[in-house]
Amino acid sequence: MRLKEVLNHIPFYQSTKAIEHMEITDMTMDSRAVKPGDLFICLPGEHFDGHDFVHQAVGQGAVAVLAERELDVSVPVIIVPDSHRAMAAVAGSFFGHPTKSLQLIGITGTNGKTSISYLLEEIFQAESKRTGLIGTIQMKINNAVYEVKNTTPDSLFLQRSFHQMQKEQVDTAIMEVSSHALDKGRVHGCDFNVAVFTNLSQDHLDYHESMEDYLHAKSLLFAQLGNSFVLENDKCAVINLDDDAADALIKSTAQPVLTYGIHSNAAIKAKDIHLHEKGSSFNMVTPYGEAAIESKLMGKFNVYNMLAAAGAALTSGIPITTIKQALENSTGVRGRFEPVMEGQQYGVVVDYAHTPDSLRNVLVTMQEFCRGNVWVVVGCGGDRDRTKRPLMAEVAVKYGDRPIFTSDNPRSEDPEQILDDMVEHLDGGYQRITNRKEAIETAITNAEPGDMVLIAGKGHETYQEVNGQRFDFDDREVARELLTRLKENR
Ligand SMILES: CC(=O)N[C@H]1[C@@H](OP(=O)(O)OP(=O)(O)OC[C@H]2O[C@@H](n3ccc(=O)[nH]c3=O)[C@H](O)[C@@H]2O)O[C@H](CO)[C@@H](O)[C@@H]1O[C@H](C)C(=O)N[C@@H](C)C(=O)N[C@H](CCC(=O)O)C(=O)O
Ligand SMILES: Nc1ncnc2c1ncn2[C@@H]1O[C@H](COP(=O)(O)OP(=O)(O)OP(=O)(O)O)[C@@H](O)[C@H]1O
Ligand SMILES: N[C@H](CCC[C@H](N)C(=O)O)C(=O)O
Ligand SMILES: [Mg+2]
Repeated sequence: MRLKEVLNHIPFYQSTKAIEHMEITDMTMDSRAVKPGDLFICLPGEHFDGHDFVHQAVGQGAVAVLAERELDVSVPVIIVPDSHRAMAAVAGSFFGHPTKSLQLIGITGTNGKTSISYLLEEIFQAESKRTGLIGTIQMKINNAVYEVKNTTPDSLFLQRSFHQMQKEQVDTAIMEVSSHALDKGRVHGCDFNVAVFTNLSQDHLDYHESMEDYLHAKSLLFAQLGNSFVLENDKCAVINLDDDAADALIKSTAQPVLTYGIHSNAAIKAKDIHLHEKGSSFNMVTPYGEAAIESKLMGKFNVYNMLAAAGAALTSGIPITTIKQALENSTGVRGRFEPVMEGQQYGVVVDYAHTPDSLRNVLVTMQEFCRGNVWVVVGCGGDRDRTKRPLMAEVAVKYGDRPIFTSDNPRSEDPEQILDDMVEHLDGGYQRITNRKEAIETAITNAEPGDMVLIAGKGHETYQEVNGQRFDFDDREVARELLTRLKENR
């Protein structure tokens, strides 16, 4: 493709050499991945500065470079003020703006994004749609699975993936949109049709300066929804009206808003909710009709997730009968309230709660049905929001009966320091067992019939990250192996 054409959406740039008839065959931001004919994009990062790798890139055959400053290389350097921002623009042009021809649904909020994205995948597939999904666990194109490094990957990865989806005749792409991604402009150039808001509670205050800053990042998804002065028929914001942030987010978009909720006067409402040990049932009242839902998903938070998914699907033209059928068939996402049962007389549940709010939600749900004590094994991730640590520990002590504090992914931090931060304001009433396997074993071997054990924080993760190294670790496997051993010894 002509380089000039790729730069179409960048109005202001300088080039160190003439680029009139220059062609590029592909583009990358990683010098190690450069192939002959590529455009190399230099990005300043947290650990490295891509500009420092320009010689390697040109050595490997890059024919042009996009950078924030002049560089001493033989090929043309296109200079832009912000190469992250420019990357989204050139990636969109290079791949032909694939999101224009996809029904693109973005989901943002502190908790529930992954859960809702899988519900949506199930709903759209039940309507025989071809789907793409991008989020925390993986990327999927129809039913093929690909690995992702981030919940919301960088703009180049995104545009390339949407292009791939387009080639594979995907109709609907569903993606989680993290606040980091919104702040960093990873979704610039994505033409969303539906933007979903789940909820806002404390997380990521290592990255965002304050909750206001965090909310502002979330609001960017709604500001990016369609045109700001024309109401478009195929655009809609789907917003949880029970959340305090709803008003600010509604104001961020000029497009139609479909609200959902339980307590407020929302357009989509769950009425006559019955939460029970095997799931939940409720009557879903919507502007598109009503449906009685019998779901296998437990807890009030999952009722919210189902309402959000229903809202996004209804506004995308899916009939309420298909939505009902898909919601009722869903068994949830792996690592989200996932039971581990090997015939024992107490419940064991692995869940991805890693914020104070999600931990409280899950513990409240367990307390409602637990006949004995609720054990909770939980830690906090290193190199992440420190201020959520004591809050999570307080929630575990308040809503759990037998809290055990342990390691999550310590990353570059000392696990003992993370635990010190967690228990800072506590006077006791907990056990502290740094080794996660031992912590899980302690809970499971001491649980009595009628108790429930919650292993929180790592959900679907199959590793524990310590000092840049990932060691195999899967909460579900650890629990299952131990339960099997206990069964054999019974
Ligand atoms: C802080 C942050 O967001 N970092 C992201 C960033 O990495 P970075 O800034 O550290 O990049 P870097 O390693 O310094 O490299 C800078 C540039 O030099 C280039 N380079 C580097 C080395 C080399 O030899 N050659 C070379 O060209 C790199 O390709 C890159 O272009 O760019 C990478 C590629 O896009 C991301 O994978 C990485 O996310 C890291 C893994 C991360 O942990 N991010 C978290 C904070 C995050 O974004 N989380 C959100 C929210 C999750 C949630 O929902 O809770 C998410 O969306 O995942
Ligand atoms: N609607 C909700 N409200 C509050 N908590 C929820 C909700 N849905 C799920 N949770 C809790 O949050 C945990 C994470 O859920 P999920 O993975 O769907 O969220 P996420 O927003 O994708 O998180 P991440 O930011 O890590 O990608 C679940 O394991 C559950 O404990
Ligand atoms: N997407 C979240 C996941 C946290 C999961 C938890 N296990 C941890 O490592 O803190 C984050 O990167 O903050
Ligand atoms: Mg997620």
